[in-house]
Amino acid sequence: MITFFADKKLRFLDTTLRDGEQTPGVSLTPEQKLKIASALSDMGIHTIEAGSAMASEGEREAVKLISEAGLRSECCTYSRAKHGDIDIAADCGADSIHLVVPVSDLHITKKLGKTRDEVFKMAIDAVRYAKERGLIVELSGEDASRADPSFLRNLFREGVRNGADRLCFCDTVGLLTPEKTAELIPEFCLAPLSIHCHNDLGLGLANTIAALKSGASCAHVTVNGLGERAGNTALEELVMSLEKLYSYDTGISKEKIYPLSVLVSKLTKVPLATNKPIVGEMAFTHESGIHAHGLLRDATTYEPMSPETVGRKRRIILGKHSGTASVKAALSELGYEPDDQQLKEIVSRIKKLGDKGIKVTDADVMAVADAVMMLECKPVIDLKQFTIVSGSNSIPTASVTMVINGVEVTGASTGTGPVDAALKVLEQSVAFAGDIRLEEYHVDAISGGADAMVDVTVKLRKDGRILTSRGARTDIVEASVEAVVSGMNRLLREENENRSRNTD
Ligand SMILES: CC(=O)SCCNC(=O)CCNC(=O)[C@H](O)C(C)(C)COP(=O)(O)OP(=O)(O)OC[C@H]1O[C@@H](n2cnc3c(N)ncnc32)[C@H](O)[C@@H]1OP(=O)(O)O
Ligand SMILES: CC(=O)C(=O)O
Repeated sequence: MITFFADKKLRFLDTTLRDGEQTPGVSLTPEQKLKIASALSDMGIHTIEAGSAMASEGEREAVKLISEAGLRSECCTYSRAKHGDIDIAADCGADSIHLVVPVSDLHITKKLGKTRDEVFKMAIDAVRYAKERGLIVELSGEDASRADPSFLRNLFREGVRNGADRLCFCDTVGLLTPEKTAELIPEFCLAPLSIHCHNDLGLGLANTIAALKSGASCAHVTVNGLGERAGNTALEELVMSLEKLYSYDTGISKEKIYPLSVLVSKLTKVPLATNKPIVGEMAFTHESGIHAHGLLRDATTYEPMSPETVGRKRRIILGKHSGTASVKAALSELGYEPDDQQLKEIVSRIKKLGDKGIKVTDADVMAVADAVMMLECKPVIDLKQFTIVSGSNSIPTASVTMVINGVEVTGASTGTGPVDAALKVLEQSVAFAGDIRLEEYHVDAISGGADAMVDVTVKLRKDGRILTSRGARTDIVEASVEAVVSGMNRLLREENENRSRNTD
């Protein structure tokens, strides 16, 4: 096992709230930033770059809130080499500034319209002023990977001489390779050095690790790899790579990784690619029969780490690639114990569904099992009617009448849109029979055009039980209602069966 970092104390600066928020379209309120900062601090992140205090009133409020929240992490803000920015940072109560200075000739001449000399003086003056204002200073070279190394080295040397506490090497547009990083980094370790990588060519993580191996002691990261353009090095990928591949104890609470990822995705409204390492929906989900068969005997056959390490759970889903072992395990979890003949038939029918291009949900598997095992499946919910009112001058409202376990219920609810209103009224109306919550909602248009067939998949939770189900209609509200009612029927049916078992 390689242990490059065993004798080194690595630090993490999380810039989800600054570079991550620079992801086009992302904007967080001060309260949302505080929520994320608290989670970052709880998990053991050393420094939180909370925002760009000079950018707006809201940013200043966020930096203030975070710096006054009594978090364990250091609170940092981005700052240009300007007294005004530094004053704002200090007045907001930040502990430190990420003092960014463009250092490539391209940025110096084209962007700033200045000379190297002018930028040099500006940077040193800013370091001195920030130290006068009592700030910890991380002097950062923007576009360092395209800068003249001797200019950057001189700037860093003079910066440290004038009080800079730390330095940072920015690969601003993701042009480094691991080899070039290893060659460049050692000469810039004139003080504790951070590495700030972008992922434009998918090398952010590899370059960050190469820099840490070559003398850098702090990595700039973001949750879910958010950041300008293709993003920054992902916190979760770096932590797990260091722990798993380099046997380095990061001190980060790894089990908090997934809840934090979900929180950030929800608040930033940036969905995760399903195949995103560590935190993507599919990172610990398996369908292939051969994989599931192996996993059921020993999970390490097809998982590089256990999902629980990062706060997740393994999922085995069924489809045309499933084999007998995984179908049997899934059925057992759903409460079915088919004999060998029935199991063979269920496997065959599930494969047929997959062949038709259908994403097989738990409700589908249960329907197949009911049919094959000739189990009586009386629906618990009989939906009599639902009505939606929506338009430019009305609050979206849904009303519903249904019979649940023989009891007729009528209810109404408003929502942010017609689908939201419909799903809310369903949740409320079944509440007396069971507390069923919508965990996830996903919609796909199966065909193109305004008359497209839409496919809605939902994940419902009742107590600790999670179940997926689907609806497919040309009307999105109908498809949503169908998906939810189908899942609720299954969950309530299980409840009824449990109840009758207990009274037998
Ligand atoms: C690689 C990175 O991620 S860099 C960080 C990017 N982050 C941001 O841009 C934060 C959000 N930005 C903002 O809110 C605004 O751009 C502000 C408040 C910072 C500045 O707004 P404005 O004064 O309207 O300037 P504008 O955005 O048009 O241009 C940027 C100015 O900063 C200057 N500048 C850029 N970088 C630096 C720097 N590191 N140090 C000093 N000055 C700088 C530019 O020369 C330009 O100045 P000029 O207007 O005198 O020519
Ligand atoms: C400072 C910064 O975010 C960059 O150079 O990428």
